[in-house]
Amino acid sequence: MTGHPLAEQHPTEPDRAPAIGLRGASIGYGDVPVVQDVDLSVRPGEAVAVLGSNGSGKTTLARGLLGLASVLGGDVTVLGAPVGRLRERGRVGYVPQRHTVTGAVPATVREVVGVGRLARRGLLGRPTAADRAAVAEAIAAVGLGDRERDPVASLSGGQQRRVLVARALAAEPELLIMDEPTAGVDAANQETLARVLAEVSAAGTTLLVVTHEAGPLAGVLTRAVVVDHGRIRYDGPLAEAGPLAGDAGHHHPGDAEDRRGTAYRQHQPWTSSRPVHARDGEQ
Ligand SMILES: Nc1ncnc2c1ncn2[C@@H]1O[C@H](COP(=O)(O)OP(=O)(O)OP(=O)(O)O)[C@@H](O)[C@H]1O
Repeated sequence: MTGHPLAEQHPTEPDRAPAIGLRGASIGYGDVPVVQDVDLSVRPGEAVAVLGSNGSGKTTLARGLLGLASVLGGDVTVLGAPVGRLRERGRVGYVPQRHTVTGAVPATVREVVGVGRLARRGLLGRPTAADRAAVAEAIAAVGLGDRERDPVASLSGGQQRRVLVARALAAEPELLIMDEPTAGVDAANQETLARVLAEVSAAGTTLLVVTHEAGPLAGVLTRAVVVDHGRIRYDGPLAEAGPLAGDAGHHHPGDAEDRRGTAYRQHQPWTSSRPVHARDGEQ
């Protein structure tokens, strides 16, 4: 392959709105931009890692897509609608960076995950059998089936992260934005999460995952975007993004060929049995 990684590897489909579209976008807090002049188009069904060093702007980028940070310039669309204009909010799921599930009100795992389902079914009406099944399925998927009735506050930090992943999954979103979903999660449960994400990805859900450790999800995430000082420095195959977990922002598109076959090449055993990428004509 020749040319700039930004140029050809992710052609847009003119007849289908991107799941995420940023054009000349600046995102920040107050009137101070953190992310600046970013162009990014993520097609429906893609699975994208957002890499970069601490403070580079990854979380701000993700929060901008959710209306939790301000769009200060340019265009940002999510599932075809400008940020904040999407009517059915349940179509976008979010796992925030820091867990805040242990509030003043004691809530069980099932209740917290049930809140995720509310985003889809709305506040009115009783939960249906399908709602209850979706909640139970999401809890089981993250390996917490035996903790359903336990107060979330009694769970470990890593288990609470998995509760938040389940909360997002319960809404069966079309776009799932996750900020460090594997942080503090042990190796076995990272495998569980990778398997779950492979499944939702195979079902067509678009994934955008901010992470410092793409390794565990390398079989799921195929494309990487590297943020450095609020700008995108690399956009291309994850396998060619280099050993970016911590110092991602220091690499540039020109480095990609040199780094082929390094850190993220290894495909994880749990993904080898199913063709998670083979849809929509993607590799
Ligand atoms: N709520 C906020 N108000 C003002 N500035 C903020 C806020 N949140 C983050 N920032 C600033 O934005 C910059 C980027 O932060 P951000 O959290 O987006 O980085 P990150 O790449 O996700 O970092 P990390 O890898 O440490 O999570 C930092 O300089 C930070 O101080």
